[in-house]
Amino acid sequence: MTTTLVLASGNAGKLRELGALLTPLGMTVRSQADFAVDEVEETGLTFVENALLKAREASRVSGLPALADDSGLAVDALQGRPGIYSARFAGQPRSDARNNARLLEALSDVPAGQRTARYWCVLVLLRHAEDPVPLIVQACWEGAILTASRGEGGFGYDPLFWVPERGVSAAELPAEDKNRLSHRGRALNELLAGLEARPLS
Ligand SMILES: O=c1nc[nH]c2c1ncn2[C@H]1C[C@H](O)[C@@H](COP(=O)(O)OP(=O)(O)OP(=O)(O)O)O1
Ligand SMILES: [Mg+2]
Repeated sequence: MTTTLVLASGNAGKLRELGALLTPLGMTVRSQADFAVDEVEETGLTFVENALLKAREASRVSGLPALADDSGLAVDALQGRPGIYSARFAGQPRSDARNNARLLEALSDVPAGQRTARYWCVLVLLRHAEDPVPLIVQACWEGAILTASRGEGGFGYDPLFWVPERGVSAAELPAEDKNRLSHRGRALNELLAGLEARPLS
């Protein structure tokens, strides 16, 4: 039995990471771009609301079960910001480089030891666009914000995200290691457990 899912994301980094985790499990993972799904406005006040909006639209347009990821970085010294606004932190034009520069600026007076942060990831799986019982999971990854970028891997805030358990930035971790440790990898494990209890087909 093969299961085909649409990934409700326009983020190439998420598609790469989720694809690497799901494809070996025999799932066929398609990008929402294959179905010309438009980006939805993320009007929710929580990760889960935004993930539901994205999954619902991708499932509606594609006619397939849809997996959405809404994620972000919560920095303690910034009272949890940028949080759900992580992708929009530096306004327009949206870019990881501009977001990272804004984060460094916002933390310029914050000493080492007070730069703790965590990534959050909420995954939502809708079996169809009107699924009234979505599978919802969440996980976080604890770290701290560096004072300068390190590494070339990953995406988003990874060059600034210190991974204490490894002594490197998230952008310095090999892709498989990031997937094993990360908020996204951990949330996906929860999702797979949920799917075992209630399979897609
Ligand atoms: O593992 C990660 N490594 C680095 N940065 C990350 C990670 N996980 C989330 N992030 C950052 C990127 C973006 O600034 C925000 C997600 O925003 P979020 O709206 O969920 O994603 P997005 O707009 O890039 O793509 P889409 O909404 O189409 O899935 O958090
Ligand atoms: Mg987004």
